[in-house]
Amino acid sequence: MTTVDEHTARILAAVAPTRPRRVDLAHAHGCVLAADVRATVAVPSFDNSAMDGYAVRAADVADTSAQTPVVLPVEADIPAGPGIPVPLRPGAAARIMTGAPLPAGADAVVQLEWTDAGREAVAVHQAPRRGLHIRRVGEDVKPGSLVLSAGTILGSAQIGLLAAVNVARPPVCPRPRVAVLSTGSELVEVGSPPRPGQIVDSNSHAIAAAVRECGGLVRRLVGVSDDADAFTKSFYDVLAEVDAVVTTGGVSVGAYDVVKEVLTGAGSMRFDHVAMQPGRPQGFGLIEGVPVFTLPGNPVSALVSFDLFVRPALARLRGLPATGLPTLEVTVGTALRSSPGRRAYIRVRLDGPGPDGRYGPGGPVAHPVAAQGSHQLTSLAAAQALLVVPEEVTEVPVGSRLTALLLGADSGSILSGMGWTDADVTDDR
Ligand SMILES: Nc1nc2c(c(=O)[nH]1)N[C@H]1C(S)=C(S)[C@@H](COP(=O)(O)OP(=O)(O)OC[C@H]3O[C@@H](n4cnc5c(N)ncnc54)[C@H](O)[C@@H]3O)O[C@H]1N2
Ligand code: MOO
Ligand SMILES: [Mg+2]
Repeated sequence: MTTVDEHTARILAAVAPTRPRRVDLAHAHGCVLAADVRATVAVPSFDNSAMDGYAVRAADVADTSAQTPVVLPVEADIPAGPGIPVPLRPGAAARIMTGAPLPAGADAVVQLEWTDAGREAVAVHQAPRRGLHIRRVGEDVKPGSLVLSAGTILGSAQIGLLAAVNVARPPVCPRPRVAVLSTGSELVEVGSPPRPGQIVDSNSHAIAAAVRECGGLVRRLVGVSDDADAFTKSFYDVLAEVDAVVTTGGVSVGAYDVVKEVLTGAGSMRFDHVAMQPGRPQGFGLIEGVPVFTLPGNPVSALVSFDLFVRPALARLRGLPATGLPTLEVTVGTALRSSPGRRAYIRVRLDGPGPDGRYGPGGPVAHPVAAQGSHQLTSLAAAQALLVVPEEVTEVPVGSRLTALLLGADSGSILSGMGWTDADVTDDR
């Protein structure tokens, strides 16, 4: 049997980031920046007001007070918008709005609340220091400065910053397009009543969701039967359009295990038994240069295999370090057994921190959840982590310290996008 680490290494040796290209900013969300971006402009690009109020020379109103306000003639009205305001004469004020260009000669802005809001002449009740409420050229971004580094995930703030520095087509590793293909003549689409012998296809939905958690764009193929011709057609039709394929089912030793039957010998595909529980039968290879992951059909086996093998590969495809689920050290709170020779991934809940908000010295305490069969999704849905029991360990006493893989940690970063549009994939470097 192949070890988990050998199978992982074989996958990561074969997978490379998607080819960098420039995409419209509207399609860059969730992509990883493929090169450093330096500013060619200053932000702000001109001195402007941070308040609605009056542009003045601070010296002209230095001695003002609420009791004896200095009154200045208002000689201009400067809204935000194009144009260069006329210079401010000494002893005068200009009405100015937030974001409007500061007139030459002005060195402070008096906010409206410090004045009588006059239109012809303005009484200033409080003296501004020089520079008050002025946003200077380049105080956010200086021309030539590094705006964002290669490897940054483009979230909302980064997208906004790129727009602010007028980068319309940033260089990115595009989000990988991933075909999710579940096979099985017994499957019906969710929402349809299954007839006797049929079951609802849960894998394609679960795997599609997992791909999205990893920043991938999904094309979900439904209802691929265990028929070699039907599978071959569905598979090769979609292969040309994607950066990776994930299938579930049909990889064991059964008579109708069509995935293994059709893909054996294709590209660098190899079907292995991996020394793990759940998820023993696995396949991986490049076909026409596209990474193809064939995961086992049992729903828990499919998702656990995804987390171990597909997740780091998608991170790499996306231009990020090839990391999988985050790990943490836990203390085992309930004794358990494991079969020798296979690395076990046991679905556990983690005792929360104590009333003081802190964990004890052993960190979180792990307890297996009920129903650990590889067909039993309830336990995976209830689990917070996968406790990793090494291959050689058969008895795990209470108090053992083991590594666990944290589940659901990135669900806060789920990106939108069920599929992709032509605009997402136009290659026009
Ligand atoms: N004689 C042996 N039988 C099996 C072995 C073995 O070594 N010798 N391995 C078992 C293990 S372990 C696993 S895991 C499964 C792997 O099976 P396949 O990848 O071939 O998957 P299927 O046979 O198509 O289905 C297995 C199981 O999962 C259900 N399934 C499949 N697809 C879906 C889906 N999209 N949504 C929900 N459930 C799905 C399917 O109905 C079966 O119950 O093989 C064991 N057998
Ligand atoms: O390895 Mo299977 O994935 O035990 O159920
Ligand atoms: Mg089978």
